[in-house]
Amino acid sequence: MFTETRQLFPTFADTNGPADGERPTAIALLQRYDAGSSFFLGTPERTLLGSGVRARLTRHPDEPMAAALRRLFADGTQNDDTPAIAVGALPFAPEAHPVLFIPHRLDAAAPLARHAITRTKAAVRSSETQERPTEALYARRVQQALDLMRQSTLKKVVLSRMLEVVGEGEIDQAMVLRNLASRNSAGYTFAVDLPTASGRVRRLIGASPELLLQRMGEHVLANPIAGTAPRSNDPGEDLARSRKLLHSAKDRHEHELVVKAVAETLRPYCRNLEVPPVPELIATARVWHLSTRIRGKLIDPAPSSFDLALALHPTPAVCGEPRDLARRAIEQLEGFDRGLFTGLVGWCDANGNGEWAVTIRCAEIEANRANLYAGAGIVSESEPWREVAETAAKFRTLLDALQGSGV
Ligand SMILES: C=C(O[C@H]1C=CC=C(C(=O)O)[C@@H]1O)C(=O)O
Repeated sequence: MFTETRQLFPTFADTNGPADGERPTAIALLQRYDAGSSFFLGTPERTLLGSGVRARLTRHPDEPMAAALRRLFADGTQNDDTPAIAVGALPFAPEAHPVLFIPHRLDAAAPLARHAITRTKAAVRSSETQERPTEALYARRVQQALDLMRQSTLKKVVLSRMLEVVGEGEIDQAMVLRNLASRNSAGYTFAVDLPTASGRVRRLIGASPELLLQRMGEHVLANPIAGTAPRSNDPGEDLARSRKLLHSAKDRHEHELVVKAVAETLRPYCRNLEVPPVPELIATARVWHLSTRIRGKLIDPAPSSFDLALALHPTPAVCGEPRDLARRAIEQLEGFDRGLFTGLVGWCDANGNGEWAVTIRCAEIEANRANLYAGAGIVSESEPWREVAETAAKFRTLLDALQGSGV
């Protein structure tokens, strides 16, 4: 039997008007995000604010992730009617440890409406930045990936790089989140507390445009995104770039590999699956993307949103095709541990409903330091310096939020 999670999650559209009885508004949840908050997620459907940690997912050696999640629900469910919701992030490497927990308290509101967030300010005083690797070295690695493609059956690999930002003082993490939400209200804005040995607050904060998977009852939605063009401040040039992207053979190829992989993984679980034949354009504040919304109806009994998300992960939007060769190329060429970057971030309930976004356009932030991440899909038609420019444009999402710049 499919069960909807209605009680906790409103779906009404006007979020920023008066609250519905006791229910807080989305803006109020964003403003309440502070030192005691353990989780925030703003999606096109809802806004969630978690406080504290009631139970944390632990995993016995070789225990399947789904079994560990069942134990988490058993540990974290209270003896009242409050539905237990697990929230958090899973890393890129499936064998690495996830950060998943049931908060002490989880407040929910409808989505953050566009333009509803008042102008915000810089989250850090002036800062120094260091790229790892440098642009020139990243371009060389893209060239090495292209050489690998000529010598093997590797069709696509996503190569990423880091930008280390060191501020003069503490970075205001809540301000980073607010700045991201104000500039990227159409996507998935998130903040997840990460356990630290130092006892200091370390957080994964970002604004992803990409939905890996949403399951509500029998309905499933995936929104693979791949193929990117930096935006321009000049409206005519901006439009020209979007049109060029839509008709670019290289970007269509890069995109189709992701759509095919996602559709093939979901099809066995669905009684029908709609896969649009051509992608559409979507825009973030800094880049254009090719996007395809894949919708399906699940066969009953269906896997949970968590199981479906794990079956999809990592898609060729963050890893490559074929997956094993791409992972090896990433290990060989990237030179750093991705950690939670290019993993998944979201929520799920004990009935199997949930939403999982792809963890991109993000940074890990602690004290006065932020590590920003950005990757780009490399296919045989790629040109190294264009991929450098694409990753630079993707860094802007977090740089704008740190500096209070941009739109
Ligand atoms: C790995 C990233 O983006 C992926 C998702 C969307 C578009 C992508 C691209 O066009 O290359 C990447 O596959 C990132 O933003 O760091």
